[in-house]
Amino acid sequence: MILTVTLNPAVDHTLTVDDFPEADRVARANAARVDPGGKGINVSKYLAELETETVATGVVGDFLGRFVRDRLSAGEIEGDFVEIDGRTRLNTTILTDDAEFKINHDGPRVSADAIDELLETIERNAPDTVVVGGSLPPGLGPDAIDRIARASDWETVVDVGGSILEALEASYALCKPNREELATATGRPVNSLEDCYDAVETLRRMGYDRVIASLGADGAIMSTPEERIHAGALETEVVDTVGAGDSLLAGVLAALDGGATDREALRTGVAVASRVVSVPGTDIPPLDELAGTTDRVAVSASADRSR
Ligand SMILES: Nc1ncnc2c1ncn2[C@@H]1O[C@H](COP(=O)(O)OP(=O)(O)OP(=O)(O)O)[C@@H](O)[C@H]1O
Ligand SMILES: O=P(O)(O)OC[C@@]1(O)O[C@H](CO)[C@@H](O)[C@@H]1O
Repeated sequence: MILTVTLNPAVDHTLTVDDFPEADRVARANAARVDPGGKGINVSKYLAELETETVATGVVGDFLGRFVRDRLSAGEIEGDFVEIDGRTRLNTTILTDDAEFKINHDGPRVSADAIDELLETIERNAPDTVVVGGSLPPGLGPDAIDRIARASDWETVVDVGGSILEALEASYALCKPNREELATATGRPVNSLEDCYDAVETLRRMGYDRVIASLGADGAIMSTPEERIHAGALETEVVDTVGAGDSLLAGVLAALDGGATDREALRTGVAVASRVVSVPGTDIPPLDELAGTTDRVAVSASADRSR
């Protein structure tokens, strides 16, 4: 079973506007939606849709925390959360015809005691794999993630910011940086595909056994001890890219859980992400009949292992 941990969950509020707001004028949104979010929670949402057993956990509080719990259980996604005194945050995405603006709140203060309770929750669920996703709320440092990774022999996967990736010290089975996180974690600009491969290998040397880097419209690369593969993104109508990286990760993990090869898993991840970018917010598009979409994902191997 794949358990996800979201230390800083969110309610994702997505507004669509005709014209971007101007100073001192009221802007009117013509569509709005709210989704339970935060990176780990999104991974569980997509895993559940892919019929992979998952439990979402993390720390939630107050009425927005209740919204997250209620919406997950209404969607038949198993949740087992730790309640805190603070209020789960509200993150806002504004979509115009041709641009996407995202404002993420810091989130509530979380104490190290909540991590003790969280560890009990994780252990009680006996996962094979633990995915820790998203930012750290005020009060927690990267050591909170290291504690989770060291607590048992489950495999730990991280989808966290670049500075956290650089700071983590425990053993990690996999990490999923995006382009910006690759640059922050390695301290080098990441422009070309070769730069991305270099940065990914640096992360592997830092102790991440496998790395999947999501590169937006340039697709994704996967580096393992055995091979390095690039998968091109599929051309699709993009509504917004919120949750795209989470869905890529969920697709890869679901496929690996079902016994796929790394190459097939990366293709599945890209196929799932191409469906998710075509719906607003972190809505869950239908993820059935994926084989036809997966077949269209082109993959190529990089022979150069020297980087
Ligand atoms: N413009 C696009 N066209 C087609 N596919 C895209 C596009 N943008 C993203 N994708 C798909 O989504 C995957 C993940 O995208 P991206 O690298 O933007 O994730 P991310 O920055 O981690 O996202 P988030 O943090 O919002 O979850 C890509 O590997 C690609 O397959
Ligand atoms: O502020 P963080 O924790 O880095 O990211 C949070 C977030 O942007 O990530 C998800 C998309 O990946 C959204 O559901 C959520 O609002």
